[in-house]
Amino acid sequence: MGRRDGNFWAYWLNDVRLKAQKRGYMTQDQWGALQEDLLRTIGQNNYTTWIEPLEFSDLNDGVATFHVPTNFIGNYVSQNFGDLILHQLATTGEQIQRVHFRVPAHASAAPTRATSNTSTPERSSTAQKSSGKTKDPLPGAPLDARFTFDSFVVGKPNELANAAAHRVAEGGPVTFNPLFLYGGVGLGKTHLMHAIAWELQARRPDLNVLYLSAEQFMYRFVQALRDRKMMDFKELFRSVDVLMVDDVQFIAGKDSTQEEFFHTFNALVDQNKQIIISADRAPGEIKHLEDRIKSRLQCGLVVDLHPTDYELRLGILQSKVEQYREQYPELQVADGILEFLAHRISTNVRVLEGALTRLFAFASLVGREISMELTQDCLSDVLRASERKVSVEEIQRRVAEHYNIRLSEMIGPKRVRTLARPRQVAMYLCKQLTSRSLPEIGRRFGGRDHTTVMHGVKRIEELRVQDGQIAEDLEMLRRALEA
Ligand SMILES: Nc1ncnc2c1ncn2[C@@H]1O[C@H](COP(=O)(O)OP(=O)(O)OP(=O)(O)O)[C@@H](O)[C@H]1O
Repeated sequence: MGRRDGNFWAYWLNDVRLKAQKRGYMTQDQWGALQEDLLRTIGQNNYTTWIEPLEFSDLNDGVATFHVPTNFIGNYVSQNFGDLILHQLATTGEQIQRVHFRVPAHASAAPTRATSNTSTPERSSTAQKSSGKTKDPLPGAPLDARFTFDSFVVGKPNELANAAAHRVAEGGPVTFNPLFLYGGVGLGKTHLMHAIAWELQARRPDLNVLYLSAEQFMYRFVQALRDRKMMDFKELFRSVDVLMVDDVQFIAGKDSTQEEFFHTFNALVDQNKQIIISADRAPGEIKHLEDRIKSRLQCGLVVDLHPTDYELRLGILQSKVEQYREQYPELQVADGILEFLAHRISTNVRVLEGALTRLFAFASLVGREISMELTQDCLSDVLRASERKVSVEEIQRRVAEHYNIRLSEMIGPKRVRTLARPRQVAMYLCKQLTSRSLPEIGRRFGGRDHTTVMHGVKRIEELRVQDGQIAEDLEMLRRALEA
């Protein structure tokens, strides 16, 4: 950013601060200037989805606060664009240490704003149609336009959940009630829920579909109690045709909310209305949730989203890269990068996606190809955080057990195929799962040269594609080592 820009930002921020202090908000023009800059950097799609919904709130003690319509958007922007926004603000010379995103107290009650992008048809941001019966319409949470069935990559770990979601989204007669989807952080529960809501809206516009988080359910309930509008609350919730409640574990331990949820649930099931619930664990495992609710939740179809495997992660990365290609047509991704990321980042899909977003934004900023060097530079913190603490010895021991050979044979000099192949598998896993260099790995395999390790790793890479048995062995061993 040039000097003139820097001066402009300094002036702008100063002005903003004065105004923010006086009035608590800044003008559209000023925010607009920063937004334009962000638009150029991160591209139209990201901009529309993530930056447009932000509203500058105030600048205090080095913390720039933005209002966001939902926690989800706040978390996402913070994780993926927080550094960028901070960087741009900081170039003004102002003392800004942190950017903070928060949902203003009034946000859940206010009408929500669409977060659509160009790849999906323009639709309302809230899944619930206005019932027209009340002066105080109950908004659902905004649906993320990117979370559709089309963009959901299906693999072994999520195929059952995906099939169940499709079935419910057809909007036919209710066959299982509720559909209960559960799984660890960032495995696609919310994505599937939104996809169901979008699909239902398209296929059955006559249905009154309400999607919201359990937290919002509680918020609305408390608000109704406070405003003495419980009748309205009950009437509204009982008038929906499809109720979708995300992250239901949130109501655990919140007695009155649980009670109300239980009644809502029963009333809808009695009317044969579809309910779809998600949680981070199976109903029986949610602590401080009343037993009667647990048993109700288990009545329908309970499906879990398993942790991702390598193939699914690679598939997701490939599909995201396709999307990015439209946005960054000039960017090249070197061979092996996606495979590397799919191996190294196995925590959850959100982290994987965040890494890719950052990589593209960074490569586009510096105008370079996405090479291994750039990837390691740009994602060093993510890669370090997800670095597995597996040791070379552990890998050797596991692989030896798996192929039924002795550890001494694994590192010994013999080169017969029955020993050489397991040795190569172990070398390959050491390269993938540890941060050891080739010479270091070689040393621990009985003082072998790094070129021997390189050859072994390459051979297994080839066999992984050609030989199903090797691919299966590798996956099984990797899982066992990461467990
Ligand atoms: N199979 C998949 N295909 C494409 N994208 C996916 C898939 N699984 C997850 N994602 C993406 O990963 C991100 C996290 O997914 P999502 O928010 O649905 O997770 P979640 O299970 O609801 O997590 P949490 O428990 O934190 O609420 C989203 O951007 C989503 O689009």
